Amino acid sequence: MTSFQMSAKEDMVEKFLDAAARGDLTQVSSLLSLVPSLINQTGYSGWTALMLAARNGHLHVAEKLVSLGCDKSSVNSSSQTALDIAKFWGHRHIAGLLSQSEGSCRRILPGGDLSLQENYFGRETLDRLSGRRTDEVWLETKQKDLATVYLLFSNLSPMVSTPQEDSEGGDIKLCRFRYEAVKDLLQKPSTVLIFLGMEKMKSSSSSSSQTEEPPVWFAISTDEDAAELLRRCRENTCLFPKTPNRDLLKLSEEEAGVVAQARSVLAWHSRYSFCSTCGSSTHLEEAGYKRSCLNPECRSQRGVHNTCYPRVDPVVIMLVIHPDGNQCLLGRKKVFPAGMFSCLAGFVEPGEAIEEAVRREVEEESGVKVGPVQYVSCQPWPMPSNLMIGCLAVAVTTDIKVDEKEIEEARWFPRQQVIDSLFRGASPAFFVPPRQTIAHQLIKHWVGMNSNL
Ligand SMILES: NC(=O)c1ccc[n+]([C@@H]2O[C@H](COP(=O)([O-])OP(=O)(O)OC[C@H]3O[C@@H](n4cnc5c(N)ncnc54)[C@H](O)[C@@H]3O)[C@@H](O)[C@H]2O)c1
Ligand SMILES: [Mg+2]
Ligand SMILES: [Mg+2]
Ligand SMILES: [Mg+2]
Ligand SMILES: [Zn+2]
Repeated sequence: MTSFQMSAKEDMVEKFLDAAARGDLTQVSSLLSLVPSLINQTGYSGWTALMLAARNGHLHVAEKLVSLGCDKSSVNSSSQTALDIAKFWGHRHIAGLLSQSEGSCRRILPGGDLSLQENYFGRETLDRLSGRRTDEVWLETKQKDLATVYLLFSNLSPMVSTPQEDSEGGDIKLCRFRYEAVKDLLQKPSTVLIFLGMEKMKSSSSSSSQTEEPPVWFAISTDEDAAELLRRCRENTCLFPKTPNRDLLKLSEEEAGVVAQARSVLAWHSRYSFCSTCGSSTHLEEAGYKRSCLNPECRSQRGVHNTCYPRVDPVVIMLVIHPDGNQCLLGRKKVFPAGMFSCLAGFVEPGEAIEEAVRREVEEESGVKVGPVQYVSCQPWPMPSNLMIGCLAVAVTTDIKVDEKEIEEARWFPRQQVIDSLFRGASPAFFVPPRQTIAHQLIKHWVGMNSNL
């Protein structure tokens, strides 16, 4: 593109974003019919036309953009989606429009105006097809299919390609392999192979192309040397991330969902090699979703035993609201980076309800007593296999006495300080975990819930 063409394009984007911000539906529509690709363009601080319409309460512009298929999930440089912005500025009609993806079904549920929130690691890109896990003939055919995608894991980290040094952005991508490139690994007895599922059909694809089944995905975990494995990749920007709980947050939402599934199942295989009932060796079944004991006398062979299936550990994570409604309780562990505060969290114990786990963990960790508890959303957290159950809770006492074994400090933070910290206002007093964590999303949910409404 010449510099003249570039500046003409920039002018066009600016004109389009300005029209959306002013609520000029006629101009927004005519510019889009001329240049459809304007729809997801961003301007200052990553704001899209939809965000600007949401900021200023222009419902008709927002409706037009949504009807033309704009990206509702993109975030600006403060990690806000258009829905966050609409909620923050109190434009309920636009918030309603943007959270309506499930249409009329939502209204059947009481409290259906609560928008369903999708968290990082929670996107289901693949259809798990659990019914196929016992169909060995089908699985074997799919393993050899030329379109099948294999992900390679070493030490519970997936092989990823990192961005070239000269490219912008810090995203990493999964390395995808074909059958020919991994068939030697499939022969090795130590290899663990997990069937992940089939790519979901795109609703927009034409009916003629739907005769062919979409590709299926498998994950392979191998004990082959990591450096050897990396040689299988043509690009030299590939690696196995060393600090998963930081590095895996750089994947796209789609790939993060697949990794959450694969990593949790692989972590279970790596930790449960022997039967927990009798100590005998076990073998893998059901395309990686079951481990059965090899001892025919073992009690786990009779009936259904939960020890044979992958684990999920429920954890409650809660934003505790002060009885005055205008402060929230956040704490920090010693291992957190300096200045970071987050929601309190803790494992649910056997025989315990979610609400009781919230009350117990908050009291143990901060000394604060909690009354009402409300579920907000959840997040699979594959480190190794937690299910984070996100709640809001209202405190009935306010004195803080931390459990020093776990928590270094806990404090009540006023709403304005939390807003400054979330949206990177001038010199924030503290910072919260990144947007990929449910802790961040719960804090944002509370701020958005009652700001200007
Ligand atoms: N995604 C997020 O936003 C987010 C935020 C905070 C915490 N987390 C995750 O939540 C998890 C739990 O939080 P916590 O550490 O505050 O819990 P916690 O307060 O219950 O304390 C952890 C302790 O609980 C015990 N424990 C009980 N059941 C356990 C189990 N099944 N697995 C491991 N330990 C168990 C161990 O002694 C452990 O040291 C952490 O693993 C952390 O990774 C995620
Ligand atoms: Mg805890
Ligand atoms: Mg605890
Ligand atoms: Mg605990
Ligand atoms: Zn056994």
